[in-house]
Amino acid sequence: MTAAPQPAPKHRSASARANTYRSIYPLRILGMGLGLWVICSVLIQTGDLARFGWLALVTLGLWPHLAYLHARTSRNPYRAEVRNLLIDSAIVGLWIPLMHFNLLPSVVLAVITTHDKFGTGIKRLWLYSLPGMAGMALLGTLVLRPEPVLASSLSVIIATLPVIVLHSLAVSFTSYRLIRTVARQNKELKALRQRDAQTGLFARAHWQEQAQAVLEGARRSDRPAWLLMIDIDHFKPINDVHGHTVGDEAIRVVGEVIRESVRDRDCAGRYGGDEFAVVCADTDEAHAHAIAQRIRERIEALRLAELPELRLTSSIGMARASHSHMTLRDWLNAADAALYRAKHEGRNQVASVFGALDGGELQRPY
Ligand SMILES: Nc1nc2c(ncn2[C@@H]2O[C@H](COP(=O)(O)OP(=O)(O)OP(=O)(O)O)[C@@H](O)[C@H]2O)c(=O)[nH]1
Repeated sequence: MTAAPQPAPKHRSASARANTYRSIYPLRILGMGLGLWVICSVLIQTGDLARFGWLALVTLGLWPHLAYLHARTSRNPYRAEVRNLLIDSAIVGLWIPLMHFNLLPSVVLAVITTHDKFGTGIKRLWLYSLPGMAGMALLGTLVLRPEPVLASSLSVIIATLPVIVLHSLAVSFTSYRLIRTVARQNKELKALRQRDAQTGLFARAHWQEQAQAVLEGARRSDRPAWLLMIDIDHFKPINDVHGHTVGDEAIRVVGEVIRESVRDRDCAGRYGGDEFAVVCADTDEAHAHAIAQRIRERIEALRLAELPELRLTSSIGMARASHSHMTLRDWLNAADAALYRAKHEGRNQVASVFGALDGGELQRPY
């Protein structure tokens, strides 16, 4: 009985595992203390207090401290604590015949002790604890040959109730905390999955979901929405000449520029490699073009701290959502065609599906 210990999942750090015995120590004192209380009430009922009271004190009162010392002084405290947990079960097993198989406390103590093994999260510990418990119960039975006293007196019932109540509360509290932790971690994981680690922009899958929603909204409402595909010019030579660390840094700062150049309601993502994408819902052509130009100019003005002589430029293709775009892929293809054109026309410029927009006349793509 260790009063619902905290789980010890595999991914816990080595030091946290090594310190398992510290967190179990107070729980074991509480659990064994309550067990001592129950067992003494049974010994009073069966008239064995004078005969076995000392054994109860040693196995339940003293044991938590011995277990703690054993784990603390062990070269492998975690393993020592696992052994301690198995000894907990063996102790309870021994007490079953000593309590003359008194039904209520025997079942409660055996079930709680086994349940606590599940609570540690240690694989199959509950199973490994059973032979020790059963073995000690058998040994006690063979040596002492106790007369079964199955019925519990009122004092035994009263002594057992706090064990049941406190243990249930501890288990509920632990489960509650566990559920809260899992929910929080799921949320963090989801947020992490949504972001590209290198640039902090939305990751491709999440960006695509958002872009899909914008496309559907634009098709429904006939409100203008624009997709901007941004590609760093001649990025491969940057990697080849200056190395991937510089390439990575360039991608990071370009991502930062894009994030700072769009409005809060725009959705900017890293599409892959040196390619980025932005969707602007409810945005007319002039505004979308202004955003694209701002991104292009800021990328051109970028200087890397470790390589200030490096010049970065980008090409940007724009496409307005239209009813002919049945899928996001269609919309992306349109923006890609514009990007291809911007590259073809000499790079470092913004183009729409039908013409270069940079500096010259805006040509409507429809
Ligand atoms: N350092 C670094 N390189 C990357 C990363 N992702 C993709 N790349 C490289 O980026 C390069 C992209 O090259 P391309 O877009 O095909 O061509 P480019 O040299 O940019 O030429 P244009 O696009 O035609 O101007 C490839 O060599 C990729 O290996 C990354 O996260 N870090």
